[in-house]
Parts: sequence; C-alpha cells; structure tokens
Amino acid sequence: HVLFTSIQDLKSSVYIESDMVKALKTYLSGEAVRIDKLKRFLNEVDSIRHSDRLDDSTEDYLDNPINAFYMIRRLHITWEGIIASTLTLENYKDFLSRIRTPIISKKEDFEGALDAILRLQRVYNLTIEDIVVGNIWGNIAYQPLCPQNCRVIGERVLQIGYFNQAQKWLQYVVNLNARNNDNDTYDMDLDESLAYSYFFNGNWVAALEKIQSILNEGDPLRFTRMNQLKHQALMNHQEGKEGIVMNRPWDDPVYHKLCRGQQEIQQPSSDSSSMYCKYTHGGSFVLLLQPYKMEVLRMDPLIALYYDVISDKEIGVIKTLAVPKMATSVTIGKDGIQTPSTDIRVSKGAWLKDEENVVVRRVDKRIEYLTGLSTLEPDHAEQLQVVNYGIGGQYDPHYDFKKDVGEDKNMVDYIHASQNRIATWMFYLSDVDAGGYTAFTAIKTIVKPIKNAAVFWWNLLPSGERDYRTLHAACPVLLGSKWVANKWIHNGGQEFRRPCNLAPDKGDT
Ligand SMILES: O=C(O)CCC(=O)C(=O)O
Ligand SMILES: [Fe+2]
Repeated sequence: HVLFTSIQDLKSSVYIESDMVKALKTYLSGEAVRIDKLKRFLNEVDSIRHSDRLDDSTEDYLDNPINAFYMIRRLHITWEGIIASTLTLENYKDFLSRIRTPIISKKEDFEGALDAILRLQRVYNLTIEDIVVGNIWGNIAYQPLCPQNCRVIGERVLQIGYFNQAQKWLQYVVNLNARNNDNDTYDMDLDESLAYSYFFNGNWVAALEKIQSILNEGDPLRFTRMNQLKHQALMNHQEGKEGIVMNRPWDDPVYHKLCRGQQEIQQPSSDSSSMYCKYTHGGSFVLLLQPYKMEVLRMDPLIALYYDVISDKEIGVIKTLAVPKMATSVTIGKDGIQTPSTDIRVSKGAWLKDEENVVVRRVDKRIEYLTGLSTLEPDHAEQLQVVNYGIGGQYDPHYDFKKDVGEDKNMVDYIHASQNRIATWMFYLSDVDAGGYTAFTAIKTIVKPIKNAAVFWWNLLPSGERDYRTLHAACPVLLGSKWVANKWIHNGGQEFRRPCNLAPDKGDT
C-alpha cells in the first residue's frame, strides 16, 4: 500500500503524524527531566567537592573516617544510582569508557565503611555526637552525617549484632526525627528496629512498650511478627533473661584499652636496665660503623624497637612495588547474626620477593645483620609482606606462628609443615595520625607506629615451643592510614642462631 494511491490513506496519515508528534513530545519532556536530574546531581557533587576542598587537600580529606565514608558513599551508591537509573544503556557504556577505573557498586565497600565507623566508636569509646560531626580527636569532618546516614548506621549495627550500640544509634535517630519534623512522617520501620534493639538488649519493658505502640498502629504486615516478639519478650521478662552481648575475639576489652593507649604494665621489671635504648650492631661487622638505635620495650618475652632502620627512599620504593599487587586481605564467612564483613582483618597486602628488587634485598640483608637470623627465601624466611590499612583498618588478636596442624588450615597452606615462624620483624612504613598501635594483648604492651622504625619479637621460645604470650593485634586506624612490612623468619635450622643481644630470655645477655 502506498499512500498517494488513495486520498483516504493520505487522510489517515495526518492522524498518524499527529500521534508521532505527541509521542516525540512526551519522549522529549522525559529526556528533559532526565537531563535536569543529571544537572542537579552534577551541581550538587561539584559543590560538595568544592566545599570539601577535594581538589587541593585530597590526602588530608581522606584521613578523617567520616569524610572517607562520604567518599565511598558517593562513589558506590550515589553515583552508581543516579548514573545507572538515568542514562540509557548506550550512554552508560560510553560514560564508563571515559573513566580511568570504572566504578563498580560494591555493597561490601559501603558496609565495610559503616562497620569501620562502628568499630572505631567501640574501640576508641567515641560518642555518637563525635561520630556524627566526624570529631576524631579534634579533627572535624567537612560535613556531618545527615539523619538518613545515621539511620543507615543504626540499621547496620543492629544487623551485625551490637545491640547496645544499635539501641543508642536508633534512639538518637528517633530523637533527631522528633526534633526535625512534626510527627507526620512517622517511621514505623525505624520504630520496629528500635523495638528489636530493646529486645536483644534485654530491655523487656521498653521493648514491650514499643511493640505495643507498633501494634496499635494496626499495620497488618507487622501483626504476626510483632505479636510473636511480644510473646517472646513477655516470657523472657518473666524468666528474668538477660540480653545478648556480642563477644567476638576483636571485642576484647583489654585489646580496646590497649588501643586507647592505656597500658597497664609500662616497662618490664627487668634486671638489666642497660638494655633500653642502646646502639646495636647485631653481632655483625658490617654495621659496626652504622649502628642502629634499639629500644627494648619488654624483656620477657622480648619486644625490641629499632629506630631509623629503613629510609624514606627505601619505603618509597617498597610501596611503589607493592601498590599494583595489593589485594584485599582475607575475610571471613557468615554466621547467624551477620558478622561484620571485614572485621577480622581489614587491610590490603602484597608479597615482595627478594629477587624482585635490590631495595627489598637490601632491607632483608639488614634484618639478617641485626637479628643474626637468615632471611633466605623461601627456606629461612617468607617474602616481605607489605600491608596497608585504611579507614578503621585493623587485625584482630592473633599469633604469627603456625598452630598445630588441624587448628588452622589457612596457615598450613603457605608454610611448610616443618617450618614455623620463629620471629617477626615488622617495619613501620608510615606514622599513623591516630590509632593503629600494635597491641600485645596477653602481655599488655603497645607499640606506636613510628615511620622508619621496626619492631622485632620471637614467636617461639628458645625450646622451639610456641610462645602464647605473643598474642598481638593491629588496632584500628582512627585517622590517616597505616603501612607496615612484615618479614616472618622461620626456625628451620636457626633455632640456635639467636644472637646474645636479642636473647635476654635465655639469660645470657
Ligand atoms: O600492623 C600491625 O601492627 C601488626 C600486623 C600483624 O600482626 C600481622 O600482619 O601479622
Ligand atoms: Fe601478626
């Protein structure tokens, strides 16, 4: 059928055309809304970045965990959300192709940031008010947490099972809402979360009251759930049950106290005070003319700190080699209540081989001279492990030695069964603005990271047995970031090579 063959057909085409005009108008106004939305978003981000002075003080900016949280939130939620929902698929692909590293929305990143903030609050005893304005020891965030983000935090902390902390956050948000609006935006989900936090805390009366007020709203979707909770709360109340207190290895109050710098035992009550702060050449000729300042922080078990034992230049080279190899360090599985996704070890690490670079070889040799122990890879020592901790980054209390076979499968994977980590040498490749101590929880001793220094300790007793007093942790980084490099030295054949100045526990110093 061709149009010009009949006037009738041509007439109908008038209507067809007017339909098309209408459709195009609708399409265009839709596009205009989209463009408008994108423009508004762009202006907002621009003004935030500008007011946060994100172009000229980026490094300092990310030192504050609340700023870092906002950055992650923007990248992984705001950007992804607006772009994915607003651009067409074709344009989205084009958009991604223009970015150096495409953004991938990772829920774990955002949750990890939330968990980090909550962990910092617990370990360092920070108030909600401090967290909200990002007041970390006087360093204030550029923008305070908005009520919506506080609420996200409250929900998250409930989800990971810190009920006392959850109750405080949720109550804070409820109060905030009450102050800000005139109650016509009653948030029942929030109330329900609060009810659960009362419940798990064992605040039966408060829980029952909250549950009843929710039931009074008459929402059929909550009816069964709230009635069951009410029933359970009544029973628990009658039986005098207590709430649930989360107690994971990294929740150890002693660990937290040490991280806050409260060290009960200051110095070892030792016989040989001459051991403190002396210059050492580790029993080797090579360094006779170039002694290093060593401080014995503790005698038995020995913890020794070497100052200025790695140069800024060497640190620069090691970081440069490590950065492209960095991968997120091991995380853990889930149990009933969600375990914070990244609490056991929050850091990124990379292994550097001796043969890879002359600087790596040089610092390894230095360890040999100073400890008298061979760092020959792979038999006598592992490769240098470079680790970077970011916001809230930590490593919960652990031993460096390999446990009995069967105790920990992961350890066996990378250490041959006949080898164990006789000693740990750890370089501090950075200072940390706040937090990030190395804390020996069993002997209540802390080491504050000092750039260019290194800490040394024996993991095994002279007899070769495991020394369980070496339980230690990396405290969460509160401000800034932390870099270390571990050298784990193995016992294979060198149990008897302990130099006298590093073997005070043998009594032959
Ligand atoms: O970073 C620290 O302070 C300790 C790290 C540590 O213990 C480890 O990596 O095994
Ligand atoms: Fe360790």
